Amino acid sequence: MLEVRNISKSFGGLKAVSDASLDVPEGSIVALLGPNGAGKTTCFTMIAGFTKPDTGTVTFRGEDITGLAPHQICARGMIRTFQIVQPFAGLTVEENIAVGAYLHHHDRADATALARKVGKQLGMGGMLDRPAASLTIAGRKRLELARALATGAKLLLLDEVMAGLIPSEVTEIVGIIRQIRDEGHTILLIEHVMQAVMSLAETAYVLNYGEMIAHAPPKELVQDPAVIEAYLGHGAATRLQEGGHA
Ligand SMILES: Nc1ncnc2c1ncn2[C@@H]1O[C@H](COP(=O)(O)OP(=O)(O)OP(=O)(O)O)[C@@H](O)[C@H]1O
Repeated sequence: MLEVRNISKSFGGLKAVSDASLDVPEGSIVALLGPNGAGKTTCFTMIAGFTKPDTGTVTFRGEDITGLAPHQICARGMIRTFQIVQPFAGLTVEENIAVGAYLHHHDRADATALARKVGKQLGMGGMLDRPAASLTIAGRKRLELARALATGAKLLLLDEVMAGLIPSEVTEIVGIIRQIRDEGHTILLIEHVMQAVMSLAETAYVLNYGEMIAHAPPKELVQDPAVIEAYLGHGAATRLQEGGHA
């Protein structure tokens, strides 16, 4: 569904992403991992059209979408969520979700009906009339997901939807993401919560200093010396193998 080939992005002298490629098959959940500053969000910004790659191509459902604007990409069925969730605080939860629904439903009643349906699917039925500003972090994360789904997108790029959540909230959102996939969506997610990655993703890609250093099922990746070293530092894999501390 999504083919990313050799994308790169530099900011001044810093090569944030270097020649990175990845594939997301339709119906799958794929994770993009890497230590802080590895270039994960920059990859998302290039894929979703917020930044133009210096090199490389992004192909979505067979169409080259490299360099298109975010709204053009969204209209084709791909949307990203943001790490820092910023709902329209003065609007209700339902009105916030309807903002997404207006992309394909120009009639207010239709957009509102879709917003209510999506809100209920995500367990927000009891809070649709509340102001978005009153939501907890977990509620805001759900709202971000609901707003994205209401656009009718088929591929969701989720940027750290579990950051800042307590373990029981992580379990709930893992269930919701699985449900979204089972309802016919495809998901690429950036996530630091490994428990969630392990239980959700079939494949994960690992970025380090902007370079894609590995891709495999998450259970294999956590034993990959290159991945261990990226997270824990040079020599960590050998020290772990010798039974010492990383
Ligand atoms: N607009 C920008 N201008 C300059 N440097 C940037 C910009 N955006 C990102 N960077 C730099 O590019 C590198 C990659 O950043 P990016 O946010 O993509 O990493 P990340 O893997 O998403 O990190 P985190 O896990 O901390 O969110 C970092 O060194 C960052 O400081």
